[in-house]
Amino acid sequence: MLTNPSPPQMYSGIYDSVEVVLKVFQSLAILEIVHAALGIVPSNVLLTAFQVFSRVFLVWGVAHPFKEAQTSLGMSLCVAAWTITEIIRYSFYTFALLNMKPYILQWCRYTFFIVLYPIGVSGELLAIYSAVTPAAEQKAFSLELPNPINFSFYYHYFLVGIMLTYIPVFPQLYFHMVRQRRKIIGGITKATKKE
Ligand SMILES: CCCCCCCCCCCCC[C@@H](O)CC(=O)SCCNC(=O)CCNC(=O)[C@H](O)C(C)(C)COP(=O)(O)OP(=O)(O)OC[C@H]1O[C@@H](n2cnc3c(N)ncnc32)[C@H](O)[C@@H]1OP(=O)(O)O
Repeated sequence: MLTNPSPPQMYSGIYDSVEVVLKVFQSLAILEIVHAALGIVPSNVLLTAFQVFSRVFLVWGVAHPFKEAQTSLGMSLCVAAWTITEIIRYSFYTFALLNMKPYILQWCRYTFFIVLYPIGVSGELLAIYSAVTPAAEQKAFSLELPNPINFSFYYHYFLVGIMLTYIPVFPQLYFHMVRQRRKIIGGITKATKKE
């Protein structure tokens, strides 16, 4: 028993070892929204924005300020899901730019999301949830009444609000990918059958 670390200790090493790389690359992912908005790539701007902001928020608004989120199972789950997704996605984009689309990579790109999205989203929600109590206890980023501008803001309620936004937004992302899969993988299968 003494040699087995308790769950928070087990997960803390994972975040610590990727923290800097995670912060740099998830922040740079904002460029994906810019590229889509400028028409440099034909990605859906709104869906890309939701995808990127949810992760940027996780990194800077949840994991960075709250140790409890860093050491949560949720953080490890979403880091694992994001990592697998992005290795495949960016490899796919690179090959596409070279006018090559290896079928195995295309299949992974439009299939892995079926399990990785639920894992990633569950991880994100668990990580946000683990930050709610510390945010309330520390009164982090909160503004209490009375104050000169007569306005109150409670970050822990904001965190709960963000969690609730996943209910309408996540299905949009998921079913967008389902439609893409049907169009791209489905198309290839039909074409192959015709040949
Ligand atoms: C405080 C604010 C907080 C707000 C939070 C609100 C709540 C939101 C809830 C959202 C939950 C999301 C959680 C998420 O973070 C969890 C995970 O990601 S878990 C891991 C699983 N994830 C995935 O599998 C991601 C799947 N989604 C995508 O891959 C897409 O990127 C998507 C964001 C849906 C956009 O897809 P879309 O179909 O619009 O575009 P594509 O990216 O497929 O690209 C279209 C074509 O453009 C080419 N392209 C795009 N980018 C590049 C590039 N950088 N370089 C070269 N080419 C590029 C691409 O090849 C496509 O070309 P073609 O059609 O010819 O193949």
